[in-house]
Amino acid sequence: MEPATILVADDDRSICTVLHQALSRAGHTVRTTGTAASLWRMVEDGDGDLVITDVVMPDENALDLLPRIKRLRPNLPVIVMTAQKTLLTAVKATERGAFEYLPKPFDLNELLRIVQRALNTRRGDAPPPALDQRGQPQAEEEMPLVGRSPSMQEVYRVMARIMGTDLTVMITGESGTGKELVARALHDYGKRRGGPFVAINMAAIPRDLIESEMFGHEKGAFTGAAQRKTGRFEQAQGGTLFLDEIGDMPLDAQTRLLRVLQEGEFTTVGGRTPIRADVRIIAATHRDLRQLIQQGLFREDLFYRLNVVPVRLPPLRERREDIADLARHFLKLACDQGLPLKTLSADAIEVLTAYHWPGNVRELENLMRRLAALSAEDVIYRPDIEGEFAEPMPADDDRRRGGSLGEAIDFHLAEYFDAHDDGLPPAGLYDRILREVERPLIERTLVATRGNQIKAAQVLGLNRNTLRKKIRDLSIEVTRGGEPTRIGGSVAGR
Ligand SMILES: Nc1ncnc2c1ncn2[C@@H]1O[C@H](COP(=O)(O)OP(=O)(O)OP(=O)(O)O)[C@@H](O)[C@H]1O
Repeated sequence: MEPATILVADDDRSICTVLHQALSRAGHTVRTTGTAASLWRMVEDGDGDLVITDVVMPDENALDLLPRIKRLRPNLPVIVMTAQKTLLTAVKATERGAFEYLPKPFDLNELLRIVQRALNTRRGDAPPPALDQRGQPQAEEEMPLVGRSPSMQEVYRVMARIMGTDLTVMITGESGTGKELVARALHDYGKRRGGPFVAINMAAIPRDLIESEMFGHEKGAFTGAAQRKTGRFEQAQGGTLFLDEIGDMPLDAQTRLLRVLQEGEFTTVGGRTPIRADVRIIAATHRDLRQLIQQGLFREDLFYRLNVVPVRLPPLRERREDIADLARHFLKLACDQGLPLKTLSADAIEVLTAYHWPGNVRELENLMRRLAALSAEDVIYRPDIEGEFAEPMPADDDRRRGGSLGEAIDFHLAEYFDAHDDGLPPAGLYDRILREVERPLIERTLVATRGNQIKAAQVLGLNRNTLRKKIRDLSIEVTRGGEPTRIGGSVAGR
């Protein structure tokens, strides 16, 4: 790596010191400062090959300085560090030409990787500063997405990076995690915000009408088509088309959509004249598309066309630190809509944070609205909430037992990963886990067939010799008419 001069600006001295040490160790010359004014002077003097700056500095916000830096020295990459971990900061930093946005606290190795990347690219192609494109910067409250957990930070970073592009996006996540909200934000803050945002939910339309809903139809194209009808593609021209529950799209419509994506134009049902499709596509699903592909229900080539930028929205139970902020946000929204303003007691927040939220953010939003409307006191306490939960709070054992097999395995795996210091179990995990699943599968079947291996092989759909080999490899002892005996404990258990 070529040594470079790096300007570091942060009023927190300890951060300057840590960065100074790490970057010097990597062979760079480092200049540190605690104010925006002296950073600006260094930049004006032509100093530095790269800037790393905090956002909030005593004399000026670095996001306001950023466009000036980019105007004066467009090829000087700027990495923005911030403790203000909102979508707004990520978007502003990217819009104003930051090379990368790094929420604090961050991993030093990650910073070094980003520094390396920035120095390699020395961005001549940085997007022009887009300050004041929308007039005054928005107040934080206006940003639609609430939550500062690390997993939402990752979502914001991806969103900020693709905001100024027309790239196709695939949003995945359980129901109620905010997929439509993210799609809308990508539109509202992206370059097509002047155009329409049109949503179509594949699960809500009768399957045989989906093609005509999407592409429109000509008069007389099929029985009942009395008039020409424009489809959602046409309505979304110049804007964004949000294809919700894409996993529910019938195969015929998938083929048609794939052609549109390949050729950039479409025809209406029964029509011949191709219409240019000037539409940005954002798709979303709560289903596992790879599994649908394996089952022959979703076209693999379409999947790759749509999955250009994948965005995964974590379920709420994986970002519990966001629950209190979200709950207060929804109480405030309820108040804006005319309901009395309520606050949450500490034990209420505790119980909200512990709940598993099967309906995710939507469930939390509905609960807060209900409480704002129904609770008699200004303060909401724990018992007010406990009585309202749609599903009882499961103990861990129930969670292990409940749900699908995949969920139970996922639950176990999460614990297993957590149990290792750096979150990484020793090598050979794949085979270990498959053995873990194979063992109870075979044992259970042998119990059910009272130790009859021929029957068990039939039930499992395995060749008899294969089953015998597996029984040997997994050290399962078969007792005819009784329970199989396990030799050796769980390999992946704790
Ligand atoms: N991070 C968030 N901040 C604020 N509100 C949120 C957030 N995530 C979701 N919501 C709200 O929760 C509700 C559900 O979100 P949304 O409809 O976007 O979910 P979805 O994943 O598209 O659900 P489905 O798959 O069921 O269609 C909406 O009212 C949305 O405004």
